[in-house]
Amino acid sequence: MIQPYQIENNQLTIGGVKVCELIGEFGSPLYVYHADVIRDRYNTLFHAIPYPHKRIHYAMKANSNLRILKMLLEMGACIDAVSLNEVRLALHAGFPAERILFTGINTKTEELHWLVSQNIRVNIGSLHMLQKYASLFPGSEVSIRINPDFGGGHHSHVITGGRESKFGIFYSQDSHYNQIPQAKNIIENAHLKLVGIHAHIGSGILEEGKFIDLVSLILSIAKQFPDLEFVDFGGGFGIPYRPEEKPFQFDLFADHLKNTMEKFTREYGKEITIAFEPGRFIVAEAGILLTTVTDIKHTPKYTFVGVDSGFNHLIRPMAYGSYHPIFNAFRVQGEQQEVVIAGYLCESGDLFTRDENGPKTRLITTPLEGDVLAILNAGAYGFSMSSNYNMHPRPAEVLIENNTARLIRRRETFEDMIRFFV
Ligand SMILES: Cc1ncc(COP(=O)(O)O)c(C=O)c1O
Ligand SMILES: N[C@@H](CCCC[NH3+])C(=O)O
Repeated sequence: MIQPYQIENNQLTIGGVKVCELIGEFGSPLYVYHADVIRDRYNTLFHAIPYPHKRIHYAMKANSNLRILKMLLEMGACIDAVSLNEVRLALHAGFPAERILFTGINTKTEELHWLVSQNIRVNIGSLHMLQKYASLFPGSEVSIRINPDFGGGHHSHVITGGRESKFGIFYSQDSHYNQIPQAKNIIENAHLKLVGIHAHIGSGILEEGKFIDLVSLILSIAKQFPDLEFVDFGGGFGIPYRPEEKPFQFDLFADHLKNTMEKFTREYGKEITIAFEPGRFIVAEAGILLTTVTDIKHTPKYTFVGVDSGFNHLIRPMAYGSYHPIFNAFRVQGEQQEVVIAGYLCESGDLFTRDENGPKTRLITTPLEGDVLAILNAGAYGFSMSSNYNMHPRPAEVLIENNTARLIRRRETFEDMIRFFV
């Protein structure tokens, strides 16, 4: 698989462009994405699915930069959208309505009307919402999201299946909890056509077995519905963040998928489309957050290296205690030091090297003021979860393609941040 960075003369280069040139031209902090890595991950996943009728719905919540959306459109991707504005942005990028699946949460009635008016397929995740949809649009096509009574993911906050989760129409082998018969009733009474069955069990999953179980379960449920055009197994494929983590083994999962789909097709009597909704897998490894060292402080316990960014730009360490590899981009190798890398926000939790309990030290080449640190695997749920906390602007975003860096979102300004005040 293509790597987003190389080391040349002990300095980090991204797609052939030196970090010092990037910072010199576009400023700091800066999000940098490598276009070939995004394409590579899309192709890896596409070719790993051993089935002819397949769609990859890119989960644009992971990174909704317009240029990235346009790249994926050109590659043939579809979209998983979660809000009306995601749908609008996908349409604006050029995705036709039929390539967008809307899996909303707590969707309002007027939002349902708008989606249907735009011919966007709606995927419904509660009996209440299904009943509302049935009353508003009897006779129409619909898809349902199922909670298969198990989930997975890198942190409890991102597990979207199982009994703790707010998502989906609940499936259970215990008939007391199983909501599928009620869903069936609503569908039949309103003459809805159930064209899709969907499940998304969580995010950052590195266990192939979870997907193997999911495919078997969803296909066993799918057999009960005669009008299906697709089954959608959601996203959630993890990437290795920590050095000891191994990449997701698609070949282990692919064999099972192939056999199960062949059996399903024979029993079902027709071929239907299968869909996946990866976000993280497509963009995480392609993105690097560059941030400049501005302060160095020694306390009785730690050496804190202060930088010009914080959880307003990358919230994952703060929100989940997530680990991101970090390099001193100006001197990748050299004398090393155990440091805690600290953001510039006025919260003690604002650390780039931490776990759920607090600070964690990291061994990196001794940072000096003016050095640039590269925070890796930041392409997914980085910029898209950013904010203006402490009135700091969001960074610029740059895409590297053909050894050339191109600005794909300009840095925010003070004027941008105050324009909503009335
Ligand atoms: C419905 C749905 N599909 C797809 C995704 C994408 O997940 P990931 O980025 O882990 O692939 C999410 C987010 O977890 C989601 O909620
Ligand atoms: N924001 C989460 C993933 C959430 C997935 C959306 N359902 C993360 O960074 O890991």
